[in-house]
Amino acid sequence: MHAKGNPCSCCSFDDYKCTAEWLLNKTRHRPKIAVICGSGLGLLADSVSNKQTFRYEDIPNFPVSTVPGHEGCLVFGDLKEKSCVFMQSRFHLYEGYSLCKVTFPVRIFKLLGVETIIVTNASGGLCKDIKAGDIMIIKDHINLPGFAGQHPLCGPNDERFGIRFPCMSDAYNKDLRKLALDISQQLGYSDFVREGVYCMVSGPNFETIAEARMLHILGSDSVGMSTIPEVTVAKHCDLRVLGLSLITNKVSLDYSREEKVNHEEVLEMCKMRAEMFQNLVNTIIAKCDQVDGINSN
Ligand SMILES: O=P(O)(O)O[C@H]1O[C@H](CO)[C@@H](O)[C@H]1O
Ligand code: HPA
Repeated sequence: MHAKGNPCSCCSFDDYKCTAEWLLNKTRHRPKIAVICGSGLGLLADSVSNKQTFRYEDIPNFPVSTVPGHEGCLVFGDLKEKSCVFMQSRFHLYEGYSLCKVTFPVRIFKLLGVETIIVTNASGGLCKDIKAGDIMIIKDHINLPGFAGQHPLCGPNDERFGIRFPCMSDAYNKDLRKLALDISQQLGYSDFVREGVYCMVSGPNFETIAEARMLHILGSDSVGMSTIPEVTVAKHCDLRVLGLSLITNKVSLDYSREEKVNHEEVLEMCKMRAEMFQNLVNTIIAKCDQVDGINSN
């Protein structure tokens, strides 16, 4: 359990501070935008210039990545004249990490001075009109592990980061969502970009057909095993959030269908749609200072 006066037994405020100070001493970059790269999406960091890369295992207090398709590097650099930091791989609950560790980098970004976070993932499509290869701008989410008490903000609240009862009805910034939709249209991507509701399951198994049907009935358009803890912690500490999901597979809702999803298929679809996804993210970064209150450095 959490010790008194120490909001979490695995990550204290001093741990966050120590990691942030270590990074600030090692890099001259002062990013305002952070990007978390989902499974197979680490290439999003490829376009940055003046790159400085840290391996997770070299960063004090940082967890390490254990999932194929996750490189395990923190990449600082400039993209479209914006100072950015990219997490080339995230952490998942199913890897055995506490949600405090899973979301550790988000609070580091806050302490580095980041104001906007773009959270990306690979997910399975649940609704009829969503196809493998589509991009879903996350409009809202269903935090299933959170319903069961697996929540990154459980335990004493640390007021230095945010309030006890944060509002989540506007977790995904409306202006950033509109910008992402407008850019999709300008790039000619409208046919395969749409908004939707993402649902998190803990994983690591993919869903049964009965589970997938249930998630669909509950209002989920896609399902994955990540993102919501990071978004929740980001919203708690007042970061602006944009969530983008690459639909890598259709989730089977029908007992007569033979196809079976696997992680290789997920990574393969990321490779196929990489250029388009990267183009969208880069253009959003280039134009995000058009959104009110977003710093243009
Ligand atoms: O959510 P990201 O990290 O993109 O990865 C998704 O892809 C993996 C399954 O193939 C799971 O980890 C799922 O959450
Ligand atoms: O179908 C899926 N289910 C859960 N997580 C996923 N990540 C990619 N595809 C999926």
